[in-house]
Amino acid sequence: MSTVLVVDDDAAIRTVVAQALRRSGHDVTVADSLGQLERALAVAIPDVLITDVVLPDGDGIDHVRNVAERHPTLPIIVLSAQNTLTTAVRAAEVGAYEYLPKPFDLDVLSRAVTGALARGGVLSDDRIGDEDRALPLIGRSAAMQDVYRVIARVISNDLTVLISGESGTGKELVARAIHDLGRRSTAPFIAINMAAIPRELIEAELFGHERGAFTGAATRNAGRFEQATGGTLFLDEIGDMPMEAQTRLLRVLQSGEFTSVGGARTIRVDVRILAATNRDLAAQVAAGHFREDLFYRLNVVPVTLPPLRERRQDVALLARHFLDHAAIQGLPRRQLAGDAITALGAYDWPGNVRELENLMRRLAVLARDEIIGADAIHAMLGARMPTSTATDLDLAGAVKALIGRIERENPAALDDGSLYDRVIGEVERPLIELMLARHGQNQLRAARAMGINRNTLRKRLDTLGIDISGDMTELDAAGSR
Ligand SMILES: Nc1ncnc2c1ncn2[C@@H]1O[C@H](COP(=O)(O)OP(=O)(O)OP(=O)(O)O)[C@@H](O)[C@H]1O
Repeated sequence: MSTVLVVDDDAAIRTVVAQALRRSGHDVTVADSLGQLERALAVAIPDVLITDVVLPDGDGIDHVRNVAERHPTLPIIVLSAQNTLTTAVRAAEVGAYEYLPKPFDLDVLSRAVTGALARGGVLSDDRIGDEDRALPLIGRSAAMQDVYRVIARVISNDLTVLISGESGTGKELVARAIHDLGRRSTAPFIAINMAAIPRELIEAELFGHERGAFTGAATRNAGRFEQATGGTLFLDEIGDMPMEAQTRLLRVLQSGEFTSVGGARTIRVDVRILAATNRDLAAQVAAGHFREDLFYRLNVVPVTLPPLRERRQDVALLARHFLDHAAIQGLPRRQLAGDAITALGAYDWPGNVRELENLMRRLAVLARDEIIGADAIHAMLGARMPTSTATDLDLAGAVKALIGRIERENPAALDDGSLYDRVIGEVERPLIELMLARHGQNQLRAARAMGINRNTLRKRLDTLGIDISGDMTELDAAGSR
């Protein structure tokens, strides 16, 4: 039987985690502080250590470094309510095997323990983190937590990462974070956007050209590959790469060397490749527009940035961040009123984070008052705002329209016993999402504001599958979905 030591100062979490792991057949010991952790380690070294970050007698992550140094083969799983990129990265840097943001899913924890036991070792990394590093990426949604975990896993190696997501979701920012946090950070980060360069010039741009290689090539030019030597090459909009360039890129990735256009010299490359696409690259492979072998070469570690409308709980955080940023740059300092946050949360953000960033800058410059209200947001987004928030909503009309749509698209669904829950869900979902956004994802305050019991809210979140991981006040593991 494998042994697991669980360190958390929250008795509820200790109990829930211990019960779940015992059910999975592990022998579990618990500790509520670093002092108790040390006493437990003095008695026996467990097969897996699970520890919280903030403990009454010190910082769990600093202590993890210390424990990892003394017991290099002990897999350590870090739990944290401080779910930012810095925490994920720090955990990886000090040698944690896995990092799980709170609230976490017990099944995920259980799988992490199984994985840790199977691997039986730590992901070692000798970089020491700068704890005061400014956060390059903002967001506490479950989707962003997944992104942070991938980043934390790839900064200590040179694996190729394929970043997918709609335009403006932060793909380039993720690529830069991987470069800046990794061991190539002092070497160049070179980005090249396939969609922004005429197709016939892409190969010369990437691999450079010799003097006279083609009309207009008056001098020898080092390509982006060469410029990125020792650093990172970010291939943006890779789906727009012409076939011939794809073939050449594949050869470079396979052999680690290339020749410039019109050149006879062979150039060896030491470059980390990160690629991004806002298209479905797998579909492009299926359609014959992208080489399958190149796709697999690039898609070693996939990471997907979901559109902002699918992580609405990050909108308020991002909006405040951009206003703060504008103020630091000398623009007037602005704040968002509660109804402004509600309005921002209701919008679909087709341009994703970039659109939100631009709107906040415009508001910082143009808004009349220091406090920005919903009226200013509506005035800026105007016709693009959903009519439901721009004008008084005819709820009855919307319900009738919904039933009409169901009747047209799937008439059987009108009589299969699911209609009541479905219609109520359609009304309830935006209501709950907006109120959570308005109250900073605090369930207790949102429930109170709506006049419902907090447990009722919890149940509805569960039933509707609404993501609540951004809630900083709900840290009990049992409450995770
Ligand atoms: N999570 C985030 N936190 C803070 N800023 C963000 C975040 N995501 C995106 N941004 C900002 O939004 C803008 C757009 O991001 P970025 O250029 O990385 O998107 P992209 O997905 O690469 O877009 P495109 O596909 O159009 O090139 C940038 O100014 C970036 O700084």
